[in-house]
Amino acid sequence: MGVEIRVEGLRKSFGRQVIWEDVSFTIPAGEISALLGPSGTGKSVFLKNLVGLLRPDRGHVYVGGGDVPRLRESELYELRRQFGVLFQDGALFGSMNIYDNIAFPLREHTKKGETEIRRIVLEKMDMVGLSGSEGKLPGEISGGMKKRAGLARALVLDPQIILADEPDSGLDPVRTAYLNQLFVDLNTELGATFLIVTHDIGTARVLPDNLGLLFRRGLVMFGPREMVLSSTHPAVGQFFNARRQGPIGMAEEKDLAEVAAEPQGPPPMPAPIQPQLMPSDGRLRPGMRRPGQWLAEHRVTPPPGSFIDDAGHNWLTEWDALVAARRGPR
Ligand SMILES: Nc1ncnc2c1ncn2[C@@H]1O[C@H](COP(=O)(O)OP(=O)(O)OP(=O)(O)O)[C@@H](O)[C@H]1O
Repeated sequence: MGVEIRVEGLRKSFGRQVIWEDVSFTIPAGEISALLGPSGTGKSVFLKNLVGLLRPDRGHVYVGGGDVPRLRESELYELRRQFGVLFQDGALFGSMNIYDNIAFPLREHTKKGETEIRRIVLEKMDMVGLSGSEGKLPGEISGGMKKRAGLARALVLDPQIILADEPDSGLDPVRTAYLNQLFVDLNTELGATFLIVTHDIGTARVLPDNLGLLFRRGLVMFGPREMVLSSTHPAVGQFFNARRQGPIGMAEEKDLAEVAAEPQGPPPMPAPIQPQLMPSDGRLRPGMRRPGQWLAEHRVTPPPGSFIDDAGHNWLTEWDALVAARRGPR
């Protein structure tokens, strides 16, 4: 049921450019987590450190008992089989059709025969809604289909951890909504640990169980989405509510004069917390918490208007009935 990733004291620099000084947090097994941050804060670099494509200056990345920066090449090769990675552009081979692209890791990393490979590839293509596109070349399909082909390829080795680097970049809002639903359904189906890097606040607010923000050469906050979305921390509140007022500037950090020139006063109220996306087949995800649970446990009042869905249902007060209705009549 997914694998936990524990990061301790991670520092990374390129020459004199320090990306982060000291990042420590745990990505819970089987849950969906999202990592955000202004451009250049090292989100892609972080993903590469998790799979050992880049090594930190110091610190640890514990995955399933091993410490990634300290693994030998042969051990890294084995470890990477636990990961399914969806790169920004799908990273498909342009000269191979979609079927061969998706079959590639199976042919490369396993001794499975073509009949078994065919079964797996068609199953994963069906999962991501690409059935029938086997013979198309990457250049003949849309950006959204490329992402889904990349996702199918990331799934063929039955990974315990799925990393996705801006899977929604360049997608229209409707395709983004479909992709988010697909992540929720895949997490329900596979129980894998998901870490998604995104710039899309809409995605961040409804998809994950946990949210993290990178800023100022470090991880400002990581935790359950209700904690992060109700936070009045200046950078967190600014980022997740997409405001200009706050410490994040056009170039990563505002200088003191810019901050001083801004209207002072109490931080604005966070926007209402929307209900979290649910699996489309009526199930509940194992990693999903009851709406309002974190807020109640920590005696935090939700922002006004929170947990009301498009149909006007209040997920705090009607949760049990909503869950029963999703399961359908017995
Ligand atoms: N291999 C490398 N060598 C030198 N510098 C690098 C390398 N990889 C990344 N960087 C630098 O590290 C910084 C962080 O890059 P990264 O791509 O992780 O940012 P990001 O947060 O993912 O940004 P964006 O949101 O714009 O995609 C950037 O300044 C980038 O130029």
